[in-house]
Amino acid sequence: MLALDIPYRDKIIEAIVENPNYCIVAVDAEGYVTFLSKTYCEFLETTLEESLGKHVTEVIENTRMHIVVKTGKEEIADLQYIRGNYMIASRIPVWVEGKVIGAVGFVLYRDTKEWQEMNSHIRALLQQLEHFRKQLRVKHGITYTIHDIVGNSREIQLLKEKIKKIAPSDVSVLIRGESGTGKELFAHSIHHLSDRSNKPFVSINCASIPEHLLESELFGYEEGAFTGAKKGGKPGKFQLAHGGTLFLDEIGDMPLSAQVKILRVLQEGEVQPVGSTETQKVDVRIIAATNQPLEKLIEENKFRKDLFYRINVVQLTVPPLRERRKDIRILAKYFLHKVSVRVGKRVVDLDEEVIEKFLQYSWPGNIRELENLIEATVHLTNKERIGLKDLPDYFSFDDGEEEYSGTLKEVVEKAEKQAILQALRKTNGDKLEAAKLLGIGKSSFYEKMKKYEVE
Ligand SMILES: Nc1ncnc2c1ncn2[C@@H]1O[C@H](COP(=O)(O)OP(=O)(O)OP(=O)(O)O)[C@@H](O)[C@H]1O
Repeated sequence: MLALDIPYRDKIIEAIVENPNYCIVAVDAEGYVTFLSKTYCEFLETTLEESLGKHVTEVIENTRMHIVVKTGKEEIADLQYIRGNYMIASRIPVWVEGKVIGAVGFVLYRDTKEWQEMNSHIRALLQQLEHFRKQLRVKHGITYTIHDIVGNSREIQLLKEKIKKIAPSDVSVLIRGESGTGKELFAHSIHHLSDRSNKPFVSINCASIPEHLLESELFGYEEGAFTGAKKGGKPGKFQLAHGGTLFLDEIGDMPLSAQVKILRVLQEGEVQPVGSTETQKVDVRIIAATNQPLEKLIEENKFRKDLFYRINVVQLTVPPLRERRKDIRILAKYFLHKVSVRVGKRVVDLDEEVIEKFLQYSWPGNIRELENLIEATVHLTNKERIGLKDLPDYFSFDDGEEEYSGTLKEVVEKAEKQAILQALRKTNGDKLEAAKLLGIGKSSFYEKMKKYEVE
């Protein structure tokens, strides 16, 4: 009301609206453009005539003006990506007699050159930061630290305490836990907290390397050791990890022949590259991980007892997600934030019903499955909040309507089996695709199929 008394009000408005430093847009209650300032037109390479009456989404990229007229909530200093640059936009609804009749949007934008300078300055800084991060990763091989381990359950807090205690010593650590529970994250964190953090962290997935190549991968080879060997030979993972940590992932899948050799390296502190008669001294801390029952493999003569004792000095067991449901909410929100920032989409929260559903679900693929699910959902949704409808179909089987009976273990197993059957149905029996759908690894999927006698 006060505004009516301002002298030269129209002139003031005109001065603001036509000021070359401002990009201004106005829309009506349905989100159709009613005004676009000259500067904004120039920036968008359009004209007022061309834009008037068009829906704002056809005129401005990633706009939210049409949403603001619906919600009636102002949005101040929001980042908006327009024409290859991030702009800072504010959007204000206009209320008349208790109704939103439109909205005005301003983009903080002084002149193209200045903005571009600022933008490229920010980009340069971000690139520099990314460059340093990458360097650190390449140099030391670590992507995660203890701060990346999200979770407020007692189980996770205790594990974090434990790794702080064991990290500084050189003891071997065996990390156990189902696929996707975060074993690798713990391995990185132990290295990062240890005195070896300035030295390399080298990892090798024992399951993914064919048996005949594993030895040369681990111990390296001499020039001419075999056909196809590189000129000058190649160092193995042990040599690369010298002074640092070697992470033997999925150690339960390591062939017996390689187990014998690893044991010798651990006992003698030296490696012999394939095709060489010389040995090389190595100083490496071992962290191993497995999702297999090693004791059972020992009984079946598939894993050496002496190697087991050697690597099992300290044991960490990362519990599956269904046994630490307290972490589900915080992890879901963490991944939502991480993914939406990465893909540049504004998805701010999850509906409580979705969280409820998550809390009921058995998560056979653990945290990896939760992360993949959130990633897919953020990509697919066109809303700001993830609702039940945004969840993939396979998820809806677990709608809590069915009455489950039995112990928790039986209930969980039943749910897991159902999820596997559903995934196989959906992929017409394609096991690889089904494993992907559930967010679990191929070997873990086969194991589960065997366990539940799914053909
Ligand atoms: N506590 C956690 N906080 C944040 N992210 C996590 C956490 N645990 C796991 N993740 C994420 O989940 C994914 C799977 O974790 P990771 O690869 O460490 O599991 P894993 O147990 O080593 O699985 P696998 O046995 O299949 O190799 C990763 O993207 C990781 O970043």
